[in-house]
Amino acid sequence: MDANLWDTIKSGIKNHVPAHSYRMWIEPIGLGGCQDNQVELTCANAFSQKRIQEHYGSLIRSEIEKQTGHPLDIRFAVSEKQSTVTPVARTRTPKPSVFARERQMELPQVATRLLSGRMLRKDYTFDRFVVGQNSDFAYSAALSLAAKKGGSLKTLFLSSHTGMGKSHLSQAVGHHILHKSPGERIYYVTAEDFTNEMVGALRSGGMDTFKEKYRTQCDVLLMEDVHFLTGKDRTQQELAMTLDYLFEADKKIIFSGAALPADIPKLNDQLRSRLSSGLVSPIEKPDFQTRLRILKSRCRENSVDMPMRVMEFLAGELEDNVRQLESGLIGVTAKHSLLGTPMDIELAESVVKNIVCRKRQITVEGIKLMVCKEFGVSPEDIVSKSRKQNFVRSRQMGIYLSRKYTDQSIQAIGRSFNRYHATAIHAINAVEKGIREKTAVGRQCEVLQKKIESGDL
Ligand SMILES: Nc1ncnc2c1ncn2[C@@H]1O[C@H](COP(=O)(O)OP(=O)(O)OP(=O)(O)O)[C@@H](O)[C@H]1O
Repeated sequence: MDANLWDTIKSGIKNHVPAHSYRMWIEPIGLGGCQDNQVELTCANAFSQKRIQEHYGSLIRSEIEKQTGHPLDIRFAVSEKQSTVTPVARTRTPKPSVFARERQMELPQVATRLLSGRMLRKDYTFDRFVVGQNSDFAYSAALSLAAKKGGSLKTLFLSSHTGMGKSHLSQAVGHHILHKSPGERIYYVTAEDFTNEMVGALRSGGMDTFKEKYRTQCDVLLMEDVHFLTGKDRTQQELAMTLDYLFEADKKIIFSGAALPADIPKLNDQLRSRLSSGLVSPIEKPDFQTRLRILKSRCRENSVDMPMRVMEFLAGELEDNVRQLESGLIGVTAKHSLLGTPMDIELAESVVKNIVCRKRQITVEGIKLMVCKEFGVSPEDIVSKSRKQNFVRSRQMGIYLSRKYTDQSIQAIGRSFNRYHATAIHAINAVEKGIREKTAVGRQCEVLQKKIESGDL
């Protein structure tokens, strides 16, 4: 086989995969060499190699057989040359040592401390992310942003409901970049951290240092929970300016949030357009097969010998998000090992019951009534225009709990409480703050959550 034939084979593969997947995975594969019945294909890095092998191996094999008229023994290797926007060199011989050096699995077994912001969780790496149709695009984009030096993709916005892997992918980018270029200055912060830091700087007269830090001393910015910025005008202005500096200097930025930039209310136009200036990628709910693969992968990692039917049961029942799925796995393994209960469907059922806590039967109306009773307000008061403190508190609590325990969108919940989307987000933020700061509101919320979870609604 020569380079021309390999190009023909790739053209054949192009007809069978989506355009973005072709560009991302197939196009960069090089022909390393071909001898007798053996062909060596080179991939940009260890991640691509693993992914290509798992997802496209059989397609590549069958296309090669179609074009050459006979099956060939294929070996996927890692090219010495790093991934770039152009296809990798065709003839370079891969070195096993490069593969060993690039594997994220060899990261030290501690969370990674960064120059600024939060620590990266050691387990949030690309290796541990199970790709499904729901996250294929987001994964490819994050990997591309992390792996390509000088690539055109510099800014990525990941958006999803809770527990779908936004933090996991953002941090995987951080790990990947740090692993390859340990000198890179990566800042991993939430929008709230950024806001608090800025407010602190304003109070202490340290704004110049703050600006300098984010504008000129940061190579990669990973910012989570961008929806938190709703209505925070001063922070929005400062962030928009910071982004201009980072864009100008060609730095990499990943945002994540519970809503797409276009749907975050009370965001000024400057910031909104900057947030959407790169690639915007939603992550959807994983389907049954992906949930099952996530469970299998977690069981393998933790050497848990879970019967297939139990995994299928968990994957079938715990469909809201991956965090919930992980919680099911932890519940089953903990009960099994601590109490010696056999790992069977009965055990899985008991665990699932606690997790889903009748979620499907919990409605916004049910929550509204419970909150009204708790706060001593009427169903009319809670949806009224009144800003009396007790009404506001009960309304915010109702909105927060509805978001947590029902599948309704923020918009729909807002409507049920006679409020705009922006007010609903504000309400959720207010209760979350109360929980974090352990205020009376936070404590009251915990009591109500316990009630809901024990089925007392
Ligand atoms: N596709 C996936 N493969 C493997 N694990 C996943 C995947 N998606 C999510 N997870 C795991 O699920 C858990 C929740 O993911 P993560 O914290 O990234 O979600 P999130 O979208 O950032 O949620 P939130 O909006 O609540 O912060 C983590 O333990 C993460 O490792």
